[in-house]
Amino acid sequence: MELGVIGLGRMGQIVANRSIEAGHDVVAFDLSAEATAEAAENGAEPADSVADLCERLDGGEGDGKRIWLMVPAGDAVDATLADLEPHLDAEDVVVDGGNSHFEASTRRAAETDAAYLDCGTSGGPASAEAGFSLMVGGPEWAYEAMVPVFDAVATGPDGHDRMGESGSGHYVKMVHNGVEYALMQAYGEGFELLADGRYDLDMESVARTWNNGAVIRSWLLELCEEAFREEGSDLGDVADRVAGGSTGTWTVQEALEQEVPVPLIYQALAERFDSRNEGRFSRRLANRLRYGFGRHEVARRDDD
Ligand SMILES: NC(=O)C1=CN([C@@H]2O[C@H](COP(=O)(O)OP(=O)(O)OC[C@H]3O[C@@H](n4cnc5c(N)ncnc54)[C@H](O)[C@@H]3O)[C@@H](O)[C@H]2O)C=CC1
Ligand SMILES: O=C(CO)[C@H](O)[C@H](O)COP(=O)(O)O
Repeated sequence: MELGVIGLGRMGQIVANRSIEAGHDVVAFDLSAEATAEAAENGAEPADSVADLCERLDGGEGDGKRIWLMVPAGDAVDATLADLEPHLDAEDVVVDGGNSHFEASTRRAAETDAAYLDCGTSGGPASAEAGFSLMVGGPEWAYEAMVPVFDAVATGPDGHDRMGESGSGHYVKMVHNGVEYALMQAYGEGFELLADGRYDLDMESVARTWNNGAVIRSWLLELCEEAFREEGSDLGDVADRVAGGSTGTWTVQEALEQEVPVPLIYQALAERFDSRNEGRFSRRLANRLRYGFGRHEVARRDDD
């Protein structure tokens, strides 16, 4: 199959490479000429604009164009679609493999002339060798048309499926990320207790032992083991600030709207936000209020 890949960063290069390795012909474009050149070195046909990419995709007889977007979620997706739109018609398929909000995906699906697949992609750059897990939403015929590429980009035929109508792929990926936050928080709390607790423990050894047969073994726990091996049992100079947060926020917003309790996911998100705050106002006020009602001593900033 001929596939256009737009957005050739950490994830898009993998989409292009795995497709090429499976025998597909890839035409590649990124705003960064270096990223496009990297894809070309790996066997893709470089394009110098979205219009050029569309011209190079002949689509075969009646097949239509097949295009995979792997640009940052948000404005970049809309900007790319605006450039694509004059070149798209009803037999074309556009896949958005990024972390777009599911409502943005349903809007885009309604606005474009092409069939639009929202594709939640899990595994990250670490899955370049093994392939991704792909959660796809959108028209069934378009999903079926893309199966040869999904087989290549995912771990294999079991690594992708159509979740349902438009939006459902990114909806499932959004919830996946909420679960990811909660799991990270649970492992973090367990290791924190072990690190601050009664025994002098080697965290890499704990993680390795858990990863071999324990109920709580997982890929995230393997990444914990790797982190302790590479950074040390006390995580060395790794800072206690955690970035990201948009997909977890969307999960919590949706849970509130659906009135589904997700206290663990919310707590993990709140901890992440808290990690970016030094000298939290609420804690300072609580400190001062204890003086107000109980004449308890107020700890001052330079007491530390
Ligand atoms: N990195 C990760 O672990 C994962 C990322 N994702 C999602 O995949 C998408 C891509 O992520 P990454 O590859 O990590 O980002 P990245 O920042 O490594 O790459 C994005 C690429 O898109 C290019 N780009 C931006 N705007 C463009 C435009 N208008 N036209 C053409 N190219 C454009 C940039 O030059 C860059 O090369 C995002 O939506 C991200 O949330 C999903 C799962 C995992
Ligand atoms: O989708 C992913 C993993 O599944 C991406 O790594 C995403 O960036 C993670 O979310 P956040 O940036 O909020 O930590």
